[in-house]
Amino acid sequence: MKPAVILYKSLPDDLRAKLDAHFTVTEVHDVSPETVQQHAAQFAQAEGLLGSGGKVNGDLLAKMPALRACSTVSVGYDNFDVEALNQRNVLLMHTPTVLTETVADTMMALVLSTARRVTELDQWVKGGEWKKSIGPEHFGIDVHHKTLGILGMGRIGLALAQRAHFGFGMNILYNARRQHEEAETRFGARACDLETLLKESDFVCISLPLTEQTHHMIGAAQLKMMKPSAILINAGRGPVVDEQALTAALKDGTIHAAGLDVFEVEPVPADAEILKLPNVVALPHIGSATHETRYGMARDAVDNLIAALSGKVEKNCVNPQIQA
Ligand SMILES: NC(=O)C1=CN([C@@H]2O[C@H](COP(=O)(O)OP(=O)(O)OC[C@H]3O[C@@H](n4cnc5c(N)ncnc54)[C@H](OP(=O)(O)O)[C@@H]3O)[C@@H](O)[C@H]2O)C=CC1
Ligand SMILES: O=CC(=O)O
Repeated sequence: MKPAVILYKSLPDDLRAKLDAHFTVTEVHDVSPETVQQHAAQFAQAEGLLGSGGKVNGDLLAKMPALRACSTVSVGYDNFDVEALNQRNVLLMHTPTVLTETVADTMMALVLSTARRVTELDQWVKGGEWKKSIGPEHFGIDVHHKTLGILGMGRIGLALAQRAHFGFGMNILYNARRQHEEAETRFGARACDLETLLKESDFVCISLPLTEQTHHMIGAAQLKMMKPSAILINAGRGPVVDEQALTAALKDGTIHAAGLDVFEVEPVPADAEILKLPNVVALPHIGSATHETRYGMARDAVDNLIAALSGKVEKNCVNPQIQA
């Protein structure tokens, strides 16, 4: 008999067919308590879980006694209680690598659009405001040859450094827990402590995961360390930045602008103060959202679940130690 699986994200037809060939699939909308209650029998029997978003914690695991593997269509896994999964010997699979270059492109787009005021001026032109040559009140700031500081020199940080160094001749600073030789030798990146990075960077770019250590790593005190001309880019996770402190810093000129793909609450409420600021470029968490990359992530997530439930895990596993 095929193992039972809960799917909580729709898949392209060919990938859904592949999943159906290996498993008995129940597709649901999400993994909220209401959905679990509605499909209690299927959740109780499921050996696999595939999707993205939603909290996978002890409460959900208690309703899924047969669960052996989770496969998230994302690289970030802050919505999973990994400790609880480990205690239950449930494998957690994710999709690193396939999305790295696309997310770095998104970050570079935020760097350029904030510095050159692309979205603000787009609205200005479309609003019929362009009646004569523009003056200094509409000028932006240069990106090329400036200093770009990267918080989190992992896969995405490295791909961003590559773009900034080769494409824009930028100086690269970084802060991570360990030294990254590849970034230093290939892109001339310099490791530094957080304070130095904040003080010296023209662009502070966050590609950190959300953990207990990174939660509100950037608050009022850190924003004050930045140059008044500096721009903050966050494509890691919203809660890495204290959004209330950021809103205040953008309003009072502590920093110049921000480019945000992620927010403390998502979707960000339409009436959030930060969305009213002209010096903010806001995106709806689209770091990896291209047709090619989202397909690749879904494909990898399906393959990851097949590997995990057949005992053939070779890569993309967050907690491989539990196989031993
Ligand atoms: N906006 C979007 O759509 C997307 C957002 N993301 C986010 O980007 C994150 C990073 O992805 P990826 O680059 O693949 O992950 P990696 O694991 O490759 O990189 C994470 C980096 O963060 C660093 N780091 C972790 N904790 C700390 C800390 N406490 N202090 C300093 N540095 C720290 C790591 O340091 P070290 O190298 O020393 O271990 C590493 O360099 C994801 O976890 C996700 O949250 C990812 C994809 C899309
Ligand atoms: O935010 C997206 C991810 O893949 O993580």
